[in-house]
Amino acid sequence: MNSSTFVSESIMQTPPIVWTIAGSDSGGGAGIQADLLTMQDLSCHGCSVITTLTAQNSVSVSLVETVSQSMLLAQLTSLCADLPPVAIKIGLLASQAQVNILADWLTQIRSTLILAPFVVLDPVMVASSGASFNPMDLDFSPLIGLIDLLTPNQHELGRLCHHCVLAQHRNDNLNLESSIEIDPMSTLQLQLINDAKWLSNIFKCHVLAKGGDAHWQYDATDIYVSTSVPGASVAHSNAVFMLSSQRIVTNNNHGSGCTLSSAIACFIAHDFVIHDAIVLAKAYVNRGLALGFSLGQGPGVLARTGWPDDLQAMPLIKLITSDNLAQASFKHTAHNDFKSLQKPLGIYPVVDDLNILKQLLSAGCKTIQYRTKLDSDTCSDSLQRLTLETNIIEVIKLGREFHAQLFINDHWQLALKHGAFGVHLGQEDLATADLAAIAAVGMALGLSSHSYFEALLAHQHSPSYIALGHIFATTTKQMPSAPQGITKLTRYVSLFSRHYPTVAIGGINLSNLEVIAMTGVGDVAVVRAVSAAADPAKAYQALNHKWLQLTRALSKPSVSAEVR
Ligand SMILES: Cc1ncc(COP(=O)(O)OP(=O)(O)O)c(N)n1
Ligand SMILES: Cc1ncsc1CCOP(=O)(O)O
Ligand SMILES: [Mg+2]
Repeated sequence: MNSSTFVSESIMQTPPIVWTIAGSDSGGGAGIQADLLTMQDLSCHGCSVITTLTAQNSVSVSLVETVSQSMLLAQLTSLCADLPPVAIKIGLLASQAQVNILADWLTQIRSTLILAPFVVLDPVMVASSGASFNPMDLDFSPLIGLIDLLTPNQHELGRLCHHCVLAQHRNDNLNLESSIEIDPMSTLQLQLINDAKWLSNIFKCHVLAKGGDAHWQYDATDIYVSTSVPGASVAHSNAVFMLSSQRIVTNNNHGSGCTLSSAIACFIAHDFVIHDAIVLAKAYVNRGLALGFSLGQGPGVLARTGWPDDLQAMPLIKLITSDNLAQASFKHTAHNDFKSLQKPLGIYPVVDDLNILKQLLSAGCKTIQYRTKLDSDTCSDSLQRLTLETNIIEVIKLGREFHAQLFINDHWQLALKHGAFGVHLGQEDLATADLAAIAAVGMALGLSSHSYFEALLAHQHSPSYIALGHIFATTTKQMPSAPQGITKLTRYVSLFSRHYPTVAIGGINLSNLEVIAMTGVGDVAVVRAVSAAADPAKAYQALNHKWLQLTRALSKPSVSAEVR
């Protein structure tokens, strides 16, 4: 089995079922039709519940006919009995009766299905041509507590927050400190942030407020308000982000909102955390817009470009905090040049014991990390603090003696002070570490990630390598995220390995090294597989030998391919 066979086999499992509950667009660019195309393109099985028939082409909508209440309910009941969804995208709801039926039905299935589906509501209100699809006073409040994510555009957000029935409950003002000078664009941006937070609070769900129709923005910037996100770093739960992409100026944008919400449902159905689903869906829409095409005389449609695999299509992510709220326009992260790796990391042991570290260097190991949880900040014991610094001085010296790439985990100040080859930091450290100082002295930087979202945040700092984990279950560290597994690792590698050295970590040992190698990941970090072995040096050498064999075999074309 070569690596491409393995990749396609691991990714081509039975497709997860995703539903769209939406209106039919006879022109094929938006609604049910866009959703089903998206689901097919993203390896999901799409089922449809049609709420409305529209007679439309690329120029205008000539007739809108709502399906009967019994037909709506019959579609829901029939599908649920046989094809239960992992995720549901809800688009056009044309009447109050439809909102109410759906709310009752969602309440009921939440108590009957073993796994409640993830529900995305794209509150479609007007067609891109300007035609209104549903009554101005539509009340979405029956859906409160039944939705996981809302994806209004600027127009819909304004209507939900300021004009519709929900807005009657609103009595807050834009809470701006009068002493802060804010330019008019930032005021609009702050209004979006405030509205998105309000809506998230009312619906008790995540809100992605889209900026595609906010033409006053230079870039297209969405506001993403997340509630609690199991499986994500605590720094990224209950947080507000700006997700910014270069504005793609095109008339071929019909159905972009439908495509985004159904793509989010698909990535959720493939078991990605919501942060990942959102950035992947944005990349999917960006690629679709960039390659969109025109068929009729009006706006054209998005291209279908498959699983996003292009870093340039990914949005830039900025965490909004009370400190940077006033500069709400998007500022790029300052660019630092970190030292490049001098040699591949290969099998990269992570150790906390000086003796083991020395044994491994003597056994030929050329890249190693010193990871100790002796904590210089919180430890009141000055002896421990002294031990930590003495150890760091010692391991840096050993690294130099053996011409090895010696990384210090966490303790970047001591690594800087004593001139380590590099530091390895986690996502939580990114807010506090002085990355400019690390780059300025010519040190390398390795960053951890546990999702697409975190790997993209790492990428925004252009590190020397990106670690991807944890791949398999581990007892070495308590992880907030779930094991990523081989399929996700393969996806991450495909996106990042053209740009960075990639390192897999977590539960890796001699017995699973082959499946790791088949993902195409460049390097492998191990803790227990070396440190817990009876003879760490021998364990390292066995892993290294097998890794070299595997990577050589996988990078060479097979004999039969050469003959052909
Ligand atoms: C190579 C490598 N990858 C990941 C980690 C984990 O770093 P972090 O997320 O900061 O967690 P701690 O190791 O500090 O517990 C690593 N150390 N090395
Ligand atoms: C520190 C860390 N970060 C992600 S997984 C991990 C521990 C990996 O340890 P092991 O190789 O023993 O599973
Ligand atoms: Mg750390």
